[in-house]
Amino acid sequence: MAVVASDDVIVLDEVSKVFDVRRKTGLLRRERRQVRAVDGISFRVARGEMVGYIGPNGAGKSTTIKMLTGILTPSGGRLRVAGIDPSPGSRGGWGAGAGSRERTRLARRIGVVFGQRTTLWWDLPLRDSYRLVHRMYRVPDDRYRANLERCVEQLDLGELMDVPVRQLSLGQRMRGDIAAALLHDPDVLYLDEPTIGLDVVSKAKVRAFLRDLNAERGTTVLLTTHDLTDIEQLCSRVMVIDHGRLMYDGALAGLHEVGESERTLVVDLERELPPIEEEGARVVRVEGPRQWLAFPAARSAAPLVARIADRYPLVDLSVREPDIEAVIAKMYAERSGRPTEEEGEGAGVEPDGQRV
Ligand SMILES: Nc1ncnc2c1ncn2[C@@H]1O[C@H](COP(=O)(O)OP(=O)(O)OP(=O)(O)O)[C@@H](O)[C@H]1O
Repeated sequence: MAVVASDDVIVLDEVSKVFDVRRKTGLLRRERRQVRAVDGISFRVARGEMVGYIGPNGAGKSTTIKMLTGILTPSGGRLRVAGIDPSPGSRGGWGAGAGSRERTRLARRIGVVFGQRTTLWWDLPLRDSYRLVHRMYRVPDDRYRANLERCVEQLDLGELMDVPVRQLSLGQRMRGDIAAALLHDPDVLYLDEPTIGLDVVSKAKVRAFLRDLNAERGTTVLLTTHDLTDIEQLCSRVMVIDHGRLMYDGALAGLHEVGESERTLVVDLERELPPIEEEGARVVRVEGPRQWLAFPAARSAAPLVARIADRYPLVDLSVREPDIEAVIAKMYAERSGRPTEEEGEGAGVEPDGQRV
């Protein structure tokens, strides 16, 4: 078994989750099938890290989060959150009697926000929902007051405190949910699509709040999202999951290499000329005197620029960075065998081994 560093607050070793699914195939016939939603995933998240957990629809992200919160029991593997096994039904998990004690202990250490649904009480105003959280978690009064004050101020909830949750807009409700998840000072915060459906201003507000929370309180955050700007702005590390397996674990920038992405050199020549021929680059488009050359994102542009400047009548040039969304879309498509829009334009970088 792998050694667990003392500051690893989330630990997964070969965790899997298999669902038994029954499907109606005829009037009286049903087919039984197994869905391997999470397939032997291992990772560690250190205290204070803010990690993005991304993948296409159905990749296994929510299932992982549900196992980490104790909502679902893994079919195999080992899981620890703040030293606690979140799985009530697993072997080596909570024994009879110890169950509710462990559940309470875990609940005090974690906060969860599911963007797709609220954990607040639909008919109650935010203020009353928060009072219930205060009681349920037995948060000491002074801590509760300080946390509430901070959330109300930073998440702009002041005018919303007496509005029933059902009357809040999606963005307002999301901010309300995030506050509810933090009133008991959890060490770990799971965010499942916290910016889904929010407008640009609300997204910015939520992101700024999470950045401050992580910087000031050292709260460990595991964030799933389909909005890569969330990851770009918040996370120094990203994990990519697909078909229940971890495909990548590292810096967001490193995805460029693994995704075999290319940068583009846009060259303006003095006049229309045949496509430029340079080793390590290929012309992907020509429009009059302008030519576009693709070259591996991992390589420096300087030698290529120098060679072209030496051999061609150059007027101007610029370098375009690869779009991270395109890199990830390509990665997802490669795994599922689907072609991407860019395919055919080719790619040339060797993977650097960061695939997991
Ligand atoms: N309760 C369940 N019963 C049966 N199958 C399930 C259940 N929950 C999830 N699955 C299946 O497990 C796989 C992973 O689902 P999961 O919700 O974890 O994906 P996800 O990465 O969160 O997707 P999305 O981005 O669409 O939310 C999917 O094939 C899904 O249909």
